[in-house]
Amino acid sequence: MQARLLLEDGTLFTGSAFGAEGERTGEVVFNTGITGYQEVLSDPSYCGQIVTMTYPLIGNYGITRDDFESAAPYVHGFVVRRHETVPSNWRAEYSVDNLLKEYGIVGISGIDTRMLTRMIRQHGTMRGILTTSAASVEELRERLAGSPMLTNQVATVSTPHVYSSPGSKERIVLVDYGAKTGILRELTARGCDVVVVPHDTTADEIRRLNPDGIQLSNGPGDPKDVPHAIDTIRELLGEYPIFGICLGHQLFALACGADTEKLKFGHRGGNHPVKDLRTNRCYITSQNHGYTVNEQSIAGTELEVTHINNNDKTIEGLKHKTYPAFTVQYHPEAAPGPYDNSYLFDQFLDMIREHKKQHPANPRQAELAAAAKGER
Ligand SMILES: NC(=O)CC[C@H](N)C(=O)O
Repeated sequence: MQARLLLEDGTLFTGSAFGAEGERTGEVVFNTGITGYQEVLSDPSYCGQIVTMTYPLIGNYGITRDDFESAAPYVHGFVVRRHETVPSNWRAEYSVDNLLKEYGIVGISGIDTRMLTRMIRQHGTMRGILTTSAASVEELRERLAGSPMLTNQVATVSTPHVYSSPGSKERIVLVDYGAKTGILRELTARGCDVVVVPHDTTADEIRRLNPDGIQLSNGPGDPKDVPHAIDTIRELLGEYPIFGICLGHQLFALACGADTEKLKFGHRGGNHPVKDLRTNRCYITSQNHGYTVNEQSIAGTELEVTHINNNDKTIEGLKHKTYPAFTVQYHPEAAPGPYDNSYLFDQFLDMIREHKKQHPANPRQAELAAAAKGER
């Protein structure tokens, strides 16, 4: 069966359909990872996007549910040069074709993904429509024009309920804006008592969970679509140690008075070089983002830039000058990508322990406890 991908600028790619039959629009983005297609497909931050993989052979090691980064994939389409229907891997449970069918995701293969990637790099990301229908190009163009870019994806992918992953060490409230399970894995591996809460949990609800630290997760879309999260972070800043990842980093920056903007074509892949400005050391990082914190907007805030991207010099890490809080634009939990940056979770826990030493009783917590006693 034929599948077609029509871009906003009128470019039409015709290839073979795989996965589900159907039609979907989305922002067309590319990921440069050689491996990691399962984690890309199941990373909630791709919600609303049609993802093309620049590596030409996808699916050769199949699909293993244990490698998922969330319960289900949220991509709006999958574009590859070639996909493998007979995976070779003892862990493989089924093929990428089966996975896309199961979740109703349209795939297209056999197109020139290098050409598509070069176009996105030159024009910036574009919206596209991916279809297996026989509709005319004119009809497709109209349907694409009539479907604006998706907004407010965080509400779709965030957990609707609070849940916990018990541990004997620090209590971490993980605010789920579309969290990858890798973040939970890194925290639980360190013995943390993790409580995962929905994106719209209020500051008071978080206080009632009595956290030692707050982890802000990754998530899809424009950080400015989540104003309630920005307000909550502003309220909690200084009260609890905070570590933010990707969307969490952007929301934190906005909460501190900085601004964010859209990148031309984003950073998506497993080998983005990031420099720690304090040590001049370069780290290879896993990334997936289309927005960035605007550099000029840092002036006048209480933020310090700690990391930059060595390719385009954009901001990759921030630290609050007064309060115990730091954030990174990249993914220390990796998955897919190198684990080189997992030490940041240790730094988070060190920061929590240091904060506890200095503030054995959080003044705000003491106040709340006194109020609760008075109520009884
Ligand atoms: N992985 C993320 O958290 C991405 C953050 C944000 N949605 C962006 O694209 O920049």
